[in-house]
Amino acid sequence: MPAKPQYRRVVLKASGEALMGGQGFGIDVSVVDRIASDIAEARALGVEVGVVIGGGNIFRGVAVASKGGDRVTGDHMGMLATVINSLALRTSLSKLGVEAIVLSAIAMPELCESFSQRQATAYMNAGKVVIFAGGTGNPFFTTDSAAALRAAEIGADALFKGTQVDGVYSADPKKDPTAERFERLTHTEVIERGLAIMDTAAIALARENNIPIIVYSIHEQGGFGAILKGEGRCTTVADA
Ligand SMILES: Nc1ncnc2c1ncn2[C@@H]1O[C@H](COP(=O)(O)OP(=O)(O)OP(=O)(O)O)[C@@H](O)[C@H]1O
Ligand SMILES: O=c1ccn([C@@H]2O[C@H](COP(=O)(O)O)[C@@H](O)[C@H]2O)c(=O)[nH]1
Repeated sequence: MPAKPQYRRVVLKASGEALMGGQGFGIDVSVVDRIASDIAEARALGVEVGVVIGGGNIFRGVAVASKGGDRVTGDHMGMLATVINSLALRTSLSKLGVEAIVLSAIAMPELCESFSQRQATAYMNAGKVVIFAGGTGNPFFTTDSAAALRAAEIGADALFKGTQVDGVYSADPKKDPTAERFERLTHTEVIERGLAIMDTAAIALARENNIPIIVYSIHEQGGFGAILKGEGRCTTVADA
């Protein structure tokens, strides 16, 4: 008999940067298809899944600001990038027969529905995957914060951060090969130690709403499902 999942409803924050695969920019459809198959596996386990995708494979607002441009416009461009990624994920999920709805924080009715907490909850109750596009809809935020916000709004039991590394380390493992991986930390420890796995606003919002954050590698096929079954490799950020 398959293991019972540990969570009923989760939000997955999927790395935007991961979507470019080996291309260096944009969307590698085979990567999106693989992430979609992990989400399909979670649905098959009976877990309700909301998804927030980053935009780092296409655009980040700081790129404009660092060249002297207008940060707010840059952030608008970054949020549009998350809509592009969300539409790509919806396409990959539908190829697998998984019904997914894109709800955008920025109205663009020709492309997708606009976000409302009530509509999102109704779709999730009906077993559809809800993809939250357009971040929070506000500049100066990130999709990590959007993921924590949506997780709180829809009453998620956990926030999964599927990223480029397999957990939270004592320092950025891409820069410091001596960094050590943690199995478990509290939200407060992540903030106080300055562990830059997620922005502080996102962690604080998750802490305030008692939402555990599970950090794992999005590159690990089946990793999402394995963790849902209590088996995979990750760092759990939760109050003791
Ligand atoms: N203490 C730490 N532990 C783990 N990773 C860390 C730590 N500090 C920095 N990092 C880095 O943070 C990165 C994750 O950051 P970020 O959220 O910007 O990327 P992402 O998940 O690819 O999201 P996106 O592309 O959607 O913005 C990891 O790939 C890792 O290199
Ligand atoms: O609420 C939000 C979310 C995102 N942005 C902008 O989009 C890019 C891409 O998001 P990442 O989290 O970096 O993947 C981000 O750099 C911001 O420019 C935003 O303004 N508000």
